[in-house]
Amino acid sequence: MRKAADLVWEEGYQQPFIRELGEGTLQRERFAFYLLQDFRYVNDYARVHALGLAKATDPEIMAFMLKVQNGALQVETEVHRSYLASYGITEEQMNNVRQSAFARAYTSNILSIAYGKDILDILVAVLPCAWVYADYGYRLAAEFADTLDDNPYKSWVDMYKTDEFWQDSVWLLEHIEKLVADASEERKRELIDIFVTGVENEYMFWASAYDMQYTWKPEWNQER
Ligand SMILES: Cc1ncc(C[n+]2csc(CCO)c2C)c(N)n1
Repeated sequence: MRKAADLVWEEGYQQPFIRELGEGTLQRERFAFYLLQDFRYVNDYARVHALGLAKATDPEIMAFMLKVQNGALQVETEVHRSYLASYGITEEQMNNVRQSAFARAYTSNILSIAYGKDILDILVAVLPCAWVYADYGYRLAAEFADTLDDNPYKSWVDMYKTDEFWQDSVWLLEHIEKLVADASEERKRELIDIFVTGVENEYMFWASAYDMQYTWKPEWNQER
């Protein structure tokens, strides 16, 4: 699965949003755009886990789904809230953001999997979120270790380089491997497609935030 996504995964780490985040040079407006879209994304990500919990029969999977919901809603959004508050963005503005076409594409895809598919598909659909962020978080922290203390985005990097997201990724991979053991080749291809699509959507989410792009063509960007 990871091999199938390698091209996008590596390009994703090299994209301007991530480079400039590591260097600390990313324009605040671009980061705020990202955080506002991501605040909504994280809420829906929690919803996907709630639906996963409802579909799971294995108590271990149920407990994991509950834990991630809680983590996403409480811990992760704290970092969003504190950056956005420091930029003078109010809670009301945070809750009334126009969703970008790219954020919507990603969110709708994982929500439709959560509503319509099995627990295995759900585990695969949420894996890129935890794994890509943990990987990039660690790499950014190592690559920019010397300058991180002066980087305004340090608390963002710090949050994602924590062991927790690695452990979540390892946990997901172990459970996916167990469930996929007797799957047909066709089924495995279906799951790889879900995984790679997720990694592509992660890329698109950052790239569209970098361009502060609400819609496919920048000239359609006007208020709605
Ligand atoms: C677009 C987007 N994708 C992934 C994450 C990262 N993330 C969201 S919830 C969570 C907890 C997973 O166990 C993690 C790591 C994000 N913030 N925004």
